[in-house]
Amino acid sequence: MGAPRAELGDSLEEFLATSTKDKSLARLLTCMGEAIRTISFKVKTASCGATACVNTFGDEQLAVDLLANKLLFEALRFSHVCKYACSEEDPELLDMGGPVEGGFSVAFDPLDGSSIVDTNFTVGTIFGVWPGDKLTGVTGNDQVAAAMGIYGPRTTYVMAIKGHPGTHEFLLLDDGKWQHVKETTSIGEGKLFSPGNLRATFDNPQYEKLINYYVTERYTLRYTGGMVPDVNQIIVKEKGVFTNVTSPSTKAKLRLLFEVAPLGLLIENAGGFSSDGHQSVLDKLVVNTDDRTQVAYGSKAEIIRFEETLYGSSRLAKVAAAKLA
Ligand SMILES: O=C(COP(=O)(O)O)[C@@H](O)[C@H](O)[C@H](O)[C@H](O)COP(=O)(O)O
Repeated sequence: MGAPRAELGDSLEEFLATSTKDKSLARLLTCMGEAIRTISFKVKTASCGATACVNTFGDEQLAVDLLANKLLFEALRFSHVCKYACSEEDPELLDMGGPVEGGFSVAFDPLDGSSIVDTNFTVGTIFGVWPGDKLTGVTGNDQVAAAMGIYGPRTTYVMAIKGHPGTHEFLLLDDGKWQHVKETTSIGEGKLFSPGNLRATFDNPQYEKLINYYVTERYTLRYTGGMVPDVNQIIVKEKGVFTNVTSPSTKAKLRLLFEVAPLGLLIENAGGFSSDGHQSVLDKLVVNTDDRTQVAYGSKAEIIRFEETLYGSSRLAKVAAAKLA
């Protein structure tokens, strides 16, 4: 009889018991799930003014992104398996008290899309988990897991574990438990596009050409301006492309450590591809916690198109041609 396999309908605990042998990693992912559940409630109940969405519970009155930041650090401390952590809000590494040997370091964006919380658009938490005590001098490929918490009409927890196939979606149920509801193992072709930093088309003619291709080929535009829902739709719909391209006048905004590399693992474990124009974002070395990059996520054909249109050739097309030769 083979090893037990994760099934749809399983609880998060059942899934983790069959998808990783590393009990410390399972504990960390469980603790982050607890924080995501609390953040979901706080996002839903925050009152939004002109400049911030604020939670008022007793004497707690924090903007919801700062509250999410605090809850995630608390969850990591509570896990007892996290050595260092840093976030978009606190980019310096903070000691969480866990061990180096057998422990992890975690980088996270507590509430991506905080500028669209007031409009009631979907926002999310992103995090990547690296073994040991390093969050610089590492690549996205070194991650042992990555995940997002997605706060929309439903709350979901979407995770990828290195070495375990697929990217897995868990739904937050009424009783507070997570239920495994979807597994994505391939991203196919489909005319769906999500064009970030579209203003770069003003002085990046190659990006303009790519966008014109999507329009003339009658792609469907699906874009919220929140990276979490815009990238998650590729995993859920199992098709599409997300782009965030730079130009001489619009520099890269998205951070490699906190956003781009974790989403890269989620997309690539789901059978998709990622690119900074030349290479997978998982191959990019994190030199500083604040490193930024342009990025595309999508199916293989979309990433080949992205690289060829922007730079004239694609390493993925070369590999495919070499295999045929
Ligand atoms: O970084 C993001 C949000 O930052 P913040 O609102 O400060 O939490 C991402 O969600 C991107 O802003 C988003 O995906 C998009 O790429 C931005 O591009 P654009 O809509 O052209 O400004």
